[in-house]
Amino acid sequence: MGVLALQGDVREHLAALTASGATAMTVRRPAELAAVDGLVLPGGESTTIDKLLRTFDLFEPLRERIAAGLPVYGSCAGMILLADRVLDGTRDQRTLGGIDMTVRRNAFGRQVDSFEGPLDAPDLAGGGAPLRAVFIRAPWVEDTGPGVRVLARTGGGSAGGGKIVAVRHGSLLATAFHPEIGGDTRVHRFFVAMVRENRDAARTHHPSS
Ligand SMILES: NC(=O)CC[C@H](N)C(=O)O
Repeated sequence: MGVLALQGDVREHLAALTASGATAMTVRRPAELAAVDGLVLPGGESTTIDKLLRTFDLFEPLRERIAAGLPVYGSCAGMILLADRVLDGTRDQRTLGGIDMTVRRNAFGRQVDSFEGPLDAPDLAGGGAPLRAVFIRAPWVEDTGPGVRVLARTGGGSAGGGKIVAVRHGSLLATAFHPEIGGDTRVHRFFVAMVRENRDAARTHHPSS
């Protein structure tokens, strides 16, 4: 599996994937992108990552692989990059898209820049202790289309409570928070399972390849 290594906390994602049983490598070039069965888009700054994707000739190849069904997990800025629609983006901000949702950039940032909170996320928590999540100038999801499954909401009744902060749409997964910080690998394990499912399904459909 790959971690896009243009900006952000790449090392932490590599470690979380490895701890989740995957073989992980960095992706900076089209040939590296072509070699992976799944890709993580780390947090950072979505406008900067957008520009770097173009500079490194990765934007179109990645868009094509997403359209062809590559499992991709985007965290924070990565969630913004996977969104079909962005509110409060910069004027020329573009996204890869793929998830039928509208995200609001820096949504929690107006109240607090970063915080940690418990989530209502039964599918991701896997029946264990509630997931605690770290948010850093995070987006939230304003609306989702019919094919999108909501996986987590913030807890509590405050202004930032009850907001959608994790979704899955087909082979795409996105969280507004940073599970690579804090040592809880349940989100990465969820994604590794998605990648395995996808690979096994492809083998069943094309047994000779
Ligand atoms: N931690 C993050 O990834 C922050 C995301 C950032 N606010 C953006 O708009 O891209």
